[in-house]
Amino acid sequence: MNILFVSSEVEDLAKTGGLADVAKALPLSFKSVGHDVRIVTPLYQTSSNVEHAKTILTNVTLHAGDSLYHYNVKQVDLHGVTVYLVDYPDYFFRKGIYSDGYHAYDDNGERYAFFSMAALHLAQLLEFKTDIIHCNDWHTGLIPFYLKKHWSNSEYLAEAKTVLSVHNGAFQGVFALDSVPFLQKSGVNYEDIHHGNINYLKIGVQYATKIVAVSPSYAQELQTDLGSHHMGDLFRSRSQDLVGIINGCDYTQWNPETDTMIPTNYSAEDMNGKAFCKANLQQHSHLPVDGDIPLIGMVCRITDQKGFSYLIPIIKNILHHNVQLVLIGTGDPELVRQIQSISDRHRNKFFFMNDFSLSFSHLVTAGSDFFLMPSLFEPCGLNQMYSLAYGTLPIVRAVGGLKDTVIDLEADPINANGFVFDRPDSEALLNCIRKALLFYHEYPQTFDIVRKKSIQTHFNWHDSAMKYEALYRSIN
Ligand SMILES: Nc1ncnc2c1ncn2[C@@H]1O[C@H](COP(=O)(O)OP(=O)(O)O[C@H]2O[C@H](CO)[C@@H](O)[C@H](O)[C@H]2O)[C@@H](O)[C@H]1O
Repeated sequence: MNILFVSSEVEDLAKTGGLADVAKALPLSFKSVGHDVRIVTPLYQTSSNVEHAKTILTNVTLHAGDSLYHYNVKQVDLHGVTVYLVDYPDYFFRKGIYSDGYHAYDDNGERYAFFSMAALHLAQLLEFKTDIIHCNDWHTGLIPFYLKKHWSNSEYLAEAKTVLSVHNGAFQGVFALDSVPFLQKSGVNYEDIHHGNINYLKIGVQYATKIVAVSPSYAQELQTDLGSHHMGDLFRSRSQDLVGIINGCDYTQWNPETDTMIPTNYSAEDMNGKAFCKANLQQHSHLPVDGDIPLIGMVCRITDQKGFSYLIPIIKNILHHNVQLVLIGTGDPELVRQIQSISDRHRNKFFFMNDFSLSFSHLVTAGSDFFLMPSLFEPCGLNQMYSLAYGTLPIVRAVGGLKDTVIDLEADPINANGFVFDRPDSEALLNCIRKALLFYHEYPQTFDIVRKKSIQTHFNWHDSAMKYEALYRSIN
């Protein structure tokens, strides 16, 4: 099949979170089973690995309402998959991808409406006869709508079907219609405008041929009032076309046997290297180097989604125990300030790195004993899969993809690979962490068995790609 995979971020080129991981791994899996898949993504000022990008379209003109856009298209190769980079500096040559670090850019509505149009436009210009357009999150939510309104007679796009993956339904892209002038002229239906605003994700869910939630549990949650980010009616109305497909783990990047970013390699058969990684992590984190102290790691965007509202109040209680905590993340400045201040007061137990570092994220994943992910909601979650691959037992809340991938020790001792709590509150979280610490101290042999087993838990991208493929075939 000919698949156009459109994403605002792609691992190795530009990344703020898990969307990028998926936008690389899934197309590569499609390619490996013989599909012609092309990725479309913006060329940002901060994009990596684009020095040798080849310009394939120069100064092409896109008419959008009364506006005229002149843009270029560049091309790079990502492990055998062609990536088209939409080059429009006015929108994408900025310090950040979506924000200046504090505030979302005012013209995000315009930026991604243009990007979505350009993705369709360039498929037409490049004569790519498309079977499937795979959209991802709100940034590309307008594509199914544009396709229907403006490209239904196109030789190359008329037969295309759209699939929208919802990686994070909390981000919906809500913009005042009058802030996106060309959108006013593109035939938006009256019923899609709410108090003068247009919601890109809603439009996507409404018009896409199929909708994919990135885990089966998230697909169910999206149809409840509590878990739907206020879009329950819409998701319920599309329940026949909504499926849950769990993400995979990219074991070419996340494998303790081959990882070149950690100080030494190890495997389920020989775990010695893990202790060395722990010592190295303690050193890098300016913590006492002591193999007996349980070490809890965390790698995430610092946002409410990740459970900080009930984690921050009990960090002090966690640190009353003989434990070390290492957290790397960037995000909400107020949460960052609170976390930094706790870390400053507990320097010998809690290291906080307010940065985005791939290599340190690998070291935390390998060197920790436990990986904390107490998310308020978690569409799929990738870091719990990464930590399982490194024998680092996840402590998670039973929500979304976390529920689908982590099995609690108390609930199912035979198949357990981590620790799970239910209620999104400080007490439940603290109890769960205490259980994990107790287990570490009291049952070291069982702890070793469980972590060896966790390394053998696999979530292959190939399996997920096959589910997507079956979905594609069902609509083609
Ligand atoms: N400071 C830092 N330094 C280095 N790396 C960092 C980092 N902060 C985060 N990362 C990396 O970013 C990715 C985060 O992925 P997640 O899936 O866990 O969350 P995210 O909420 O961004 O993704 C959303 O989309 C994905 C993909 O579908 C869903 O799994 C998820 O539930 C949903 O919220 C991981 O690769 C992680 O290692």
